[in-house]
Amino acid sequence: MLGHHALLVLADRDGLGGLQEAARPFRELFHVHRQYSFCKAPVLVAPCCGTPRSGSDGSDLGGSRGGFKHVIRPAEQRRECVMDDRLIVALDVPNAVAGLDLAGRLGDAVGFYKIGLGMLTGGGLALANELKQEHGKRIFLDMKLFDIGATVEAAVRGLAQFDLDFLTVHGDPHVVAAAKQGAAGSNLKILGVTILTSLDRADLDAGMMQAGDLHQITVERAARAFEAGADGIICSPREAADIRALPGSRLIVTPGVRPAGSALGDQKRVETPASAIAAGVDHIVVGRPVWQAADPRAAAQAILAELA
Ligand SMILES: O=C(O)c1cc(=O)[nH]c(=O)n1[C@@H]1O[C@H](COP(=O)(O)O)[C@@H](O)[C@H]1O
Repeated sequence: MLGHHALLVLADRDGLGGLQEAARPFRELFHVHRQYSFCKAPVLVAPCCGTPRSGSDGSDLGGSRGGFKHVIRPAEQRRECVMDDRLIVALDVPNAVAGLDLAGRLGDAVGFYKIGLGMLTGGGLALANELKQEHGKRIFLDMKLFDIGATVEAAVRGLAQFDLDFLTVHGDPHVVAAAKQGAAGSNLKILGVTILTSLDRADLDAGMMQAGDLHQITVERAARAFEAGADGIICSPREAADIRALPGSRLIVTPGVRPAGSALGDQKRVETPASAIAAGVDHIVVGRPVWQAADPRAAAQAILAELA
């Protein structure tokens, strides 16, 4: 598959001088992995030794020269972790090694992870594959794609070859429609971003966005994204109830979620986890309140307890 080749190329970058640094997190990721036991089956993982390898189930994982292999296992060979996947933890840490370490500390408390732009050059796709294939986690790849339709379609077609659950694009109808074309034939769900939760009306003015009530604009963007075929939308929990009431409403995923007393950071339109779920949200995305906590697992468990 193309997805396999892309990762092999990245892992083989050692010979390319300036790309040496980009390859390092990948090598470390699989070094770290060998020392972890998560909540999942003890399957052979990807360190590369140049000879064909077999999984613990006897499956051929293939071999690769000086790199690792992107493995997609049949669903029946994976151990899916059964958890409350309404909570999606944003792994906004610098690289795949730190992401794997954090996921290890969260263990079976968290079943759904978001990997975003901050990890694009730090092994994000390798981590996505690792968490999905080897640890049974669900994966939300947050790329917020925006471009002409043909380019978005091509990008999504490539990403759809990875075993991902959600992918973000901007919620503009031409972007959503192109992304859906690119995802055709896969299980990848396309989520359209409405208005970022870190923005308020003054930010929209600064960006020369349409005048009017931000709440209404967000709901209207959600409606247009759904009409263009989006499987879901990203909004603030504050708009969720009105978006849930739209005809044809589908998945609603909300960042901008803060447990009571948590620092807002750069988020402006926030609600608590319980308020978000009460507003009809399917999944909440929480980053800093979990990964910056002294005890991330306890922080995640406290959020989940609030949802119960
Ligand atoms: O698409 C997103 O995930 C997203 C959209 C949005 O409107 N606001 C928003 O914060 N996000 C992402 O959600 C995460 C929120 O992180 P925290 O603010 O640390 O909880 C970050 O990874 C953001 O990139």
